[in-house]
Amino acid sequence: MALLAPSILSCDFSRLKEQLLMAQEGGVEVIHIDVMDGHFVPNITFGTLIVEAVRKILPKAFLDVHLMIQNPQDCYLDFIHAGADNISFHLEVVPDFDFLINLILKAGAKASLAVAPGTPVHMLDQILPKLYMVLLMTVNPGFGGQKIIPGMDQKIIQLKKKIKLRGLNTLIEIDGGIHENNIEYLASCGASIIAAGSLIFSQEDKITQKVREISDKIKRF
Ligand SMILES: O=C(CO)[C@@H](O)[C@H](O)COP(=O)(O)O
Repeated sequence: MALLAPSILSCDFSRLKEQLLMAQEGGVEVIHIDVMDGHFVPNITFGTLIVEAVRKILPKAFLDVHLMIQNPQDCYLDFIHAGADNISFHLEVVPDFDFLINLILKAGAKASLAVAPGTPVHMLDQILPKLYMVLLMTVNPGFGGQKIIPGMDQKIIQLKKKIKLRGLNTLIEIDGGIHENNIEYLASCGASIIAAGSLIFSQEDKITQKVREISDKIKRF
């Protein structure tokens, strides 16, 4: 069953609690949290304090923390202590990704790798069995509200095929440019965790309804 993971990057931070509770009311189980450092990506967002706050507001939600940072090995543990259930870091910045995956698992969290749109999925071949998810970025990392990059559907299909052929349970997450006009199709290609920021948080007071409507559309995949 494909699940929606609202990305708080697009929420109104002056109403963080209210908007998260609206998402929960709509049935959300996963919250996507984008951490950016101004180095790996040209934007700075937030750190562990926000993860702690989200954990306090939604004690039972699965907190999916996406580290778009140059040195995830320096702070992955702080994010796990703050309440992260999953840590995704970028394959492009950690040559010894197997080592960091092991550290994350040892610390008791799920470990996932994120890949930028231009990074081919064959680079994941060896590590795939150890991963909880592969986060396929469907826009260039850095900013919410972008348009999906054409051809990302083929990348999902290719990765799904590899996972299936090897009998693995690794999930595929997609992130960036997901909207009403493409979400069902991308879920049908094999994406089972779907991060969406502007689609959900542009709804302001109608977040609950939008979450219900979108979750209903994708649950059959
Ligand atoms: O992570 C990023 C960009 O780095 C974003 O893709 C958001 O997580 C989702 O934003 P929308 O495209 O859904 O507004």
